[in-house]
Amino acid sequence: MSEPTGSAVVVEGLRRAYERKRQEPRVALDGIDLSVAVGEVHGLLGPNGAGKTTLCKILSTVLLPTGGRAEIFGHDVVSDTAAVRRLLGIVFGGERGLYGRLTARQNLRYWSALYRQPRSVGRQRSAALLERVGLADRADERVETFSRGMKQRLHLARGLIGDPKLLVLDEPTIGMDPVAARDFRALVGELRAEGRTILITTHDMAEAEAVCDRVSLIDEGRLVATENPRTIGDWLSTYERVVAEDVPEDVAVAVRAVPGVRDATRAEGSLVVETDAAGAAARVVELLVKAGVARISTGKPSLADVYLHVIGDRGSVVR
Ligand SMILES: Nc1ncnc2c1ncn2[C@@H]1O[C@H](COP(=O)(O)OP(=O)(O)OP(=O)(O)O)[C@@H](O)[C@H]1O
Repeated sequence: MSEPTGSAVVVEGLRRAYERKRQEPRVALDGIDLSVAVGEVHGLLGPNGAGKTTLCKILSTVLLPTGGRAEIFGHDVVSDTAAVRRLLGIVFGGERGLYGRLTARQNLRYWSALYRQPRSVGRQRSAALLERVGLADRADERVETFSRGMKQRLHLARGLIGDPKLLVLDEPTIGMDPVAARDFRALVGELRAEGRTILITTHDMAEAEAVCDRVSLIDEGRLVATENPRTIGDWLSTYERVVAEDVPEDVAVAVRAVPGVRDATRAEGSLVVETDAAGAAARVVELLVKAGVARISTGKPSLADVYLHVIGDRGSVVR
């Protein structure tokens, strides 16, 4: 493949609303701007319903946007779908798109034929890909007998059959056991080394840290920010939240003075304490217990909470 230059994916002001009966349309994407460099592994991270799958579907030309534009290697996903499809492979999580009654090898040859590859190429690519995803010894068994993890690996092989320059992976490790997930991450590294660009959605921060060059956090249809995944990982490991009930004001004042407490506010009768240094949450809990506060819970703030805090620190208001 040629040397990486320019952008593989450019998205500008992308919107998608789903019409609903007797209700306002649901806005799944609310003006997304995103650029993915050629050769980059880019993560889309966000809670359920954030809009990640909708974005992947639009980029893969299986869903139309209701506003804005998106290009894959300079080809518009709406007006130039044939060119986009030649350049792109899609792997959606779950069981969709595989033929259970066919064997793994037959599935791949079928997809190769859809890409109009000569039969000899289809045979050779199918065999090589089955080897690559660790399914060579089960290649001639029906897919309906496969575990979820095996189906996921076959999905990945299917996504690679057309030799795509951009691979869109939507929750690719769902259903995989930890060993398969680790092998999968190694495979993403190989695909990257081949110069392919990869867009991968995940809920899993560890996965994002392991494979992604950059991560975009999406929340409620908006892109909150794009960062190096290690930066986000560091935030997640230092941020904690303590929620306590019936805290007298003098104790709240003492809590605010504990090193590592970034914020302690009252919300619906509770004191919500956010910490951003290792050990700070434990010091807060100790202080509360000594002061006789009985109802205390601790937990991690959501990824989106962490992100918004950090962006707030930088002074750039997101919404
Ligand atoms: N066909 C549809 N009709 C109506 N609403 C939809 C449709 N598909 C998705 N949505 C809504 O659009 C929003 C974004 O969904 P999307 O599947 O893109 O999110 P996601 O980030 O991929 O979530 P998940 O991680 O759960 O897959 C959600 O509120 C969802 O309910």
